[in-house]
Amino acid sequence: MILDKIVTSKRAEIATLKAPPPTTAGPRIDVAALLKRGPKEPLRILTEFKRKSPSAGELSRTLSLAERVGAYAKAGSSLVSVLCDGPFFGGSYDDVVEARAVLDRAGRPVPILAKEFILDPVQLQIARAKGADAALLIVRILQPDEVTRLVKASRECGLEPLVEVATEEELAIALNSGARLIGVNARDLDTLRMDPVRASKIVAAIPADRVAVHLSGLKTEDDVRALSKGRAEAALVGEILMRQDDPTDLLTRFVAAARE
Ligand SMILES: O=P(O)(O)OC[C@@H](O)[C@@H](O)c1c[nH]c2ccccc12
Repeated sequence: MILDKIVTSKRAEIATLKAPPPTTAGPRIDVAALLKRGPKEPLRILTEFKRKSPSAGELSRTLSLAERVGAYAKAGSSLVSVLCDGPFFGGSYDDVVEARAVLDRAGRPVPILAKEFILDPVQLQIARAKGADAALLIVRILQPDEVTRLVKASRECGLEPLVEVATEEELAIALNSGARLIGVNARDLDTLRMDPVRASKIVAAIPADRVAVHLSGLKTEDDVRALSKGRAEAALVGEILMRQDDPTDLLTRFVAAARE
């Protein structure tokens, strides 16, 4: 299974990581407040930077990271997810540094989500030191008590945790961990299969005091329109934007569809 492979490679990588000097600064951007969808407010569109993925293969590299992330911000992205995993997604923690520099010039707060297979607090400390505002925690690869510990460790280093679930059981673990941002992955990370119906049921079950984020598989403006009518407060779009040599046009249309 691909997820087992990624986790095994990640454990070896973690053994080589060194903790950076701790940052005393609190969170730069209140990500949960920024994404919370008030009545009549539009669904937020979140974007992703990745050079390749196990499900999609190689993606467009026509634009540099700086150019692409700049285009995302300009076209209305509410957050940028940056893949930090090297072997499977072609990313690195230094991509967060580059994205941060671009987004600091966006003229409005655009947070960065560090997209990594997080198993150890040292990864959170590095992500924060490089300039991330939020970090992904994937319930599927953690024990329930580890989820709670890593949620706490994220906050302690100034990162807002986004806890990813794919089943009702995982949702219960995420809710219990105290996470404010809950992401529902429509793609099963073991089989890479998409199941949007299952995902929408889980999103609908997220209590109103949490921010519900739909993850994965969005391809069309109709997908965005359908989601914006439901419980989701934000939707993360990766692959389809990364297939465009210039994502501006498609993202502009997604942001408009979310406002309808
Ligand atoms: O590229 P997509 O199908 O639009 O999905 C984006 C994002 O949700 C997906 O990349 C993702 C969701 N959870 C993850 C965990 C690790 C790596 C990647 C992911």
